[in-house]
Amino acid sequence: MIKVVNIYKSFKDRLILNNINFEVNKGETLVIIGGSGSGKSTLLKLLIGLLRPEQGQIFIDGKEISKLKEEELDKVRLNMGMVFQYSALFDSMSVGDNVGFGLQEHSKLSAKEIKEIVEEKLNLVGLSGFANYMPNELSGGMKKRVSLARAIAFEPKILLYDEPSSGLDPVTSAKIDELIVQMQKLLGVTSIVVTHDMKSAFYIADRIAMLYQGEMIAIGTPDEIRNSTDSRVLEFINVSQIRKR
Ligand SMILES: Nc1ncnc2c1ncn2[C@@H]1O[C@H](COP(=O)(O)OP(=O)(O)OP(=O)(O)O)[C@@H](O)[C@H]1O
Repeated sequence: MIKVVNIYKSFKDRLILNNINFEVNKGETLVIIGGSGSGKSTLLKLLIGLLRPEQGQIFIDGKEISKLKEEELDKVRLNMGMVFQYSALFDSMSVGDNVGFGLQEHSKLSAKEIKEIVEEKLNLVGLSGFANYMPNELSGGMKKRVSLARAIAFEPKILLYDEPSSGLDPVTSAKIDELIVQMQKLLGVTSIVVTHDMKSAFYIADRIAMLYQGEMIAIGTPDEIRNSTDSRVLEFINVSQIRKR
């Protein structure tokens, strides 16, 4: 479903992603972990075509996207939903309009049909009846859920999540994890989740990949990652899970 081959990306002269290779199978959830500045968000932006690699190829559902024109890329993006780190809702629009925004822009559906889809998606994320609320009336966790409802409005085959639990308390964060798992089960989506939160990573991942200074130094099932012999991986997962004074 997603295949990344020999990707290199630099900003100015600084190499940020160094020969990245991996595949994500249909219906699989791959979690990408790694320290600040290791290149996780850059990788997500490459996958959605917001950035272009200097070298390498990115296949989405068999189509190589790294050199596509914007119009063609837009078509590929219709199959992809993105949940942004800070939810990225339009503050001046109601929850319903935020969720229906893409449908309004890119589909020929009537207002009534869009309203029905919006209600259905809000229901899926546990926010039934919130369509007329404004974003500033919602908590951080609710905003994340609206962002997820918006991402699934088009019934994408692929969902990308950038730090879905950042800024949330542990209980709300666990609820978002549960939703990510539900999306996979109910919608059969293929997902890539970038997170710092190891508890969340072990819970939602089919496989975990670790970026370290722009290189993918490990990829495997949660058990394989737990049993890694690479000190950089072990340090990251231990430090992320338990910090003692
Ligand atoms: N548009 C840009 N121009 C120049 N440098 C950039 C740009 N975007 C990212 N970088 C640099 O690339 C490196 C990787 O950034 P990236 O945001 O991918 O890291 P990250 O792993 O997502 O970090 P974090 O966990 O802190 O969000 C950083 O050193 C950052 O400063």
